[in-house]
Amino acid sequence: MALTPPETPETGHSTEARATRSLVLHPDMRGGDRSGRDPKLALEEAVSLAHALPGLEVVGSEVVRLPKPHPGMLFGSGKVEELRAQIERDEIELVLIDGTVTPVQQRNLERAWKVKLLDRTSLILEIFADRAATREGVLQVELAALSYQRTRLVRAWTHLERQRGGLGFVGGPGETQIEADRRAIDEQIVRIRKQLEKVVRTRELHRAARAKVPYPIVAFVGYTNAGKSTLFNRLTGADVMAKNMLFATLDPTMRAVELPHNLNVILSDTVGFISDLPTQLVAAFRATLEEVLDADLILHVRDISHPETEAQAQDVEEILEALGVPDDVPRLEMWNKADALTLEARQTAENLAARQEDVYLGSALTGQGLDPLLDRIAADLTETLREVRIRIPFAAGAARAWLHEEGAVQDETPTEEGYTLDLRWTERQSARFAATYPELAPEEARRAAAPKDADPERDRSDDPWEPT
Ligand SMILES: Nc1nc2c(ncn2[C@@H]2O[C@H](COP(=O)(O)OP(=O)(O)OP(=O)(O)O)[C@@H](O)[C@H]2O)c(=O)[nH]1
Ligand SMILES: [Mg+2]
Repeated sequence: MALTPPETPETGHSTEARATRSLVLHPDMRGGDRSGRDPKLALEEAVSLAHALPGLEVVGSEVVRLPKPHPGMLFGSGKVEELRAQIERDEIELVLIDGTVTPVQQRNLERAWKVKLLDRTSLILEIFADRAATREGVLQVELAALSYQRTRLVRAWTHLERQRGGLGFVGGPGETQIEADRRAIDEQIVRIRKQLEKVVRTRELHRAARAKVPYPIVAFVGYTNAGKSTLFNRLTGADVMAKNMLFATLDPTMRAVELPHNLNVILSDTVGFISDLPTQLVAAFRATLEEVLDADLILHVRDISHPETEAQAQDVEEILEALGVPDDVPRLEMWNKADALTLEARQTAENLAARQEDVYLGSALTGQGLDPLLDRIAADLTETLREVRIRIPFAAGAARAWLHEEGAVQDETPTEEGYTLDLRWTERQSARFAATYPELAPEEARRAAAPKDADPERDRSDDPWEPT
């Protein structure tokens, strides 16, 4: 996929090629989108993003004060010239701007500086394109990139219109070209959507097969680099790439583990979040984050040693909301990287965590503090297990097999007409059973599967098991 291909042949992602010399700029707009955040830390994050892309060498980075962006060049002419000299001197080929750059600004700056330029969204898209390992991931990133390109075409078009001063050159050459480009993008989008649908259908079949695994799902969410994969690996003995690199994980990974009280659960490691996540990507990754949407418990992993851990947590909450994660799913917070705190800061964090019922302080790296967290997860999930006895006839072999596959059967006694089953299952399992085998479900499961409040539409759409 060609997102924004480097123009010079020696750049690119090949490891043999010389690293692309890059400059990272963070425009500091007071009262802008990311107000309240320290611009130096924002620059640091932008540099980490640059490092997350293979084949880049960051040779310079700078916070540029920008009280008011200039429409043509983003920066004022003095700054543009100053940077031009620096770019020439340091032989910089790629400039990464940690903010939004309009297509016009991009074109002008690329000309003035004789470089390739990426804004924050394009950079994140590039990283995601580089990481995407599954067919679905690749298609989703492609879709996100196309939607982004499309919005940029629209903006360029608006600009041209304005330039023409409303002289009414409707259907002029520029517009026709852009219209054609837009149509081409639309066609591509439709094609990719179709391919994606096919892939998603296949995955849903796999998911259905996996749903046989009876265990409740615990999804890890959190800001990128918070330590989700490290925690995942420690708890599962898996070997998911855990690196000091933004967006190390892209495709969600699931593993079954046994928690205290012999409770088996599935842990799900997911893609990390970041502030100003391009909306196209939020939409695109909704599907891969289905594990999160379906989870029985969400564990929010936070890097408590990060100076902006609060702002990061806020971003994560906002993205979860944008993804449509139901807020009745139990949530716990793990304040990770406690080992990286100074003794004093650790004591403060310990006190804070102790005062909040749903917060656990610990370290995925050292394992410290994990036992109470695991106990709590097990307790929360066990609490939601219900016990019930049902009778099913011999003829309902499929239903009986389903219950066994779900691990819901505690005890089974043959009777004259079939079986008496003692079940221990989650509310979701029970609701799903009631949806599939309404005639066999116990009264309470049928009630639970039925709308809980006056608005039947709402409840059905909230139920992840309800076929749509
Ligand atoms: N000191 C310390 N470092 C940790 C801890 N947990 C994780 N790290 C480090 O933090 C970095 C990021 O860890 P990952 O587990 O890859 O983070 P992630 O949340 O999976 O990141 P993404 O996949 O990018 O979203 C790695 O360098 C880890 O070694 C911890 O408890 N203490
Ligand atoms: Mg990870």
